[in-house]
Amino acid sequence: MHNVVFVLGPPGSGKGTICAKIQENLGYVHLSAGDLLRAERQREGSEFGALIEQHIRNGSIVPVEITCALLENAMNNSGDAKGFLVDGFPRNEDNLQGWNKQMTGKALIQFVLFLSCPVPICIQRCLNRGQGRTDDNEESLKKRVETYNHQTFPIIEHFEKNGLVREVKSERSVEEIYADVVEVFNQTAKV
Ligand SMILES: Nc1ncnc2c1ncn2[C@@H]1O[C@H](COP(=O)(O)OP(=O)(O)O)[C@@H](O)[C@H]1O
Ligand SMILES: O=c1ccn([C@@H]2O[C@H](COP(=O)(O)OP(=O)(O)O)[C@@H](O)[C@H]2O)c(=O)[nH]1
Ligand SMILES: [Mg+2]
Repeated sequence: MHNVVFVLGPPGSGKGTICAKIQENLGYVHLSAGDLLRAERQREGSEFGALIEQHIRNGSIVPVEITCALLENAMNNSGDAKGFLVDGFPRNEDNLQGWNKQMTGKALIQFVLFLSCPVPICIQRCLNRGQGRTDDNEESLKKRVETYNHQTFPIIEHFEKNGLVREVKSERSVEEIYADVVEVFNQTAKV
């Protein structure tokens, strides 16, 4: 049974940055759904490359069958890990239903780390990200924020109803955010 922490928040809230620090120090393996999709997009012979690129540029969500298979594969290939940080997933109802269908009995959701951050700050961070992504531009970001507000935030509210959400305000410095994140993991370890 894989222990899983979902890491959610608007684009540019710092999910990847904070997950990298958790992986470095707290023994969890960081799986960025976005990175897995970008790798699949480039994979020689992938039948999903064009579909993935279209969704990424459009800020829309790739069908869960593709993303969930990549996540499950990555978890199964990671050997014995304390747990997995599933970064940037689930992003909509289709993702959530697909995860429940495919992963029930195989993965246990410990909690959801929600990095909340005002959108204008998020947009500036993405525009300055400098990773050459095809979706870090005004047009794509507008759609990504729309997707986040209308499709992803309701997923966070769903988990909130189940008492699973741990919110950390993320407009602050990485150090301040990370200090609170460590506290969240420590509290979970005590339960
Ligand atoms: N707390 C922070 N303060 C300032 N910049 C940040 C902070 N966290 C992340 N960044 C920067 O903002 C950009 C987006 O961060 P990233 O971790 O990729 O966010 P996400 O995965 O949520 O899109 C990156 O360039 C990163 O270096
Ligand atoms: O489970 C996922 C994760 C990502 N994406 C797509 O990949 C893009 C980039 O996701 P990522 O998490 O890398 O963006 P970030 O939030 O880190 O800026 C998203 O806008 C979606 O188009 C998706 O379809 N399903
Ligand atoms: Mg990211």
